Amino acid sequence: MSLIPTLPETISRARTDLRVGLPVALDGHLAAAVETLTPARLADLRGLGRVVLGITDRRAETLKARAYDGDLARVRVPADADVAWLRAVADPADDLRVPMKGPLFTDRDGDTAAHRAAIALAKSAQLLPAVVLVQAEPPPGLTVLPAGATLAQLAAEAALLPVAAARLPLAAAERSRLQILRPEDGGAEHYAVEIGDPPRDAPVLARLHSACFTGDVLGSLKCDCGPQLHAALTAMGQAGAGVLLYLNQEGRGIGLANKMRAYDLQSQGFDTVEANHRLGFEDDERDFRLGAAMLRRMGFRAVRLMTNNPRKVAMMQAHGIEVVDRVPLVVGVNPWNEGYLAVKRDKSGHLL
Ligand SMILES: Nc1nc2c(ncn2[C@@H]2O[C@H](COP(=O)(O)OP(=O)(O)OP(=O)(O)O)[C@@H](O)[C@H]2O)c(=O)[nH]1
Ligand SMILES: [Zn+2]
Repeated sequence: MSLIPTLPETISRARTDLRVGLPVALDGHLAAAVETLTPARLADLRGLGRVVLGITDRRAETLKARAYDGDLARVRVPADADVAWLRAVADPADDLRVPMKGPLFTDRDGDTAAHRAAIALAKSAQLLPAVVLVQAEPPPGLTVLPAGATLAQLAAEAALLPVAAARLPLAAAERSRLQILRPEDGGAEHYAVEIGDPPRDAPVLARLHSACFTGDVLGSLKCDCGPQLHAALTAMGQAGAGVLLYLNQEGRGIGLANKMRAYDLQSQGFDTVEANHRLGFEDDERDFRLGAAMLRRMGFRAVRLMTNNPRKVAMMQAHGIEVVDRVPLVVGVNPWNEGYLAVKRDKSGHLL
């Protein structure tokens, strides 16, 4: 029956539910995102059973809570804990000012699929990766998802469909086109800028650029993204051909709100990697398969890749795009981003 939502469609709904503060049902649990939880919803969830707080092992490490479940920890929520308590565990903003959140006691044994799926959904909704769960049957109206299949679907590669394209003369290259590609799973659209008319049977000068509102649009000095974007377009204009993929993976995939939380932690003295970890994220939450899928969809098989990140090269090779050459892209170094670039070199393996 085609009028019944598919799993990807239901996941897309669940993302919106979590963002507006609604719980979703996962394998006999109700799960809500801490970031959007209201006191009324917390009270209602409490009425149904014992509330558990799911956080990632990264956040648990910062809080000195034992993560018995590998990549996640199930924190017991004290009976008198309110929404502010949950937020303080989820959000590291005040870790330094109010250092002692615990001691936090965590569960071991039992099934963790619902907790893991709920955290993955919160991440994919670009919320803080912290969720409350209670074992209960869903009341009518809530989105219901199977935990295991949801996790598998979130980890799978979403198919991308081209939706629209037009000529777009650029300062760097008058003969340019912009194409919009839309993932089938309701995720963010991504853009492909094609410069000149690159032949499909030869390696193309290519750049996979991850969105950076602060650097690309505002000219922030905290990173090198803006200068990299413009240097790549200029090089392609000079070469007469190229393809720049603008991937909407803001903040290495954590979203702009979480990136600003990370920047606030950086103002408190943590580096870019530590800030992501304190928030409960990995250093890099991007899915690099995406760029390879877009290039394949556009008919390219081989690239001269403009990047300083060896992981991008490896991921292209692993997903069907031959990298015949890595073209370094070291521009935009300034006193504000020296430390950031040093951390990328020392901790993230960037060739700088
Ligand atoms: N989470 C987080 N994201 C950041 C930070 N600074 C920049 N970004 C994001 O990082 C992404 C760019 O990634 P980079 O690590 O600079 O570079 P790269 O894409 O891995 O490698 P290159 O191809 O060499 O540019 C963009 O999505 C930016 O929004 C930060 O401090 N924290
Ligand atoms: Zn940037």
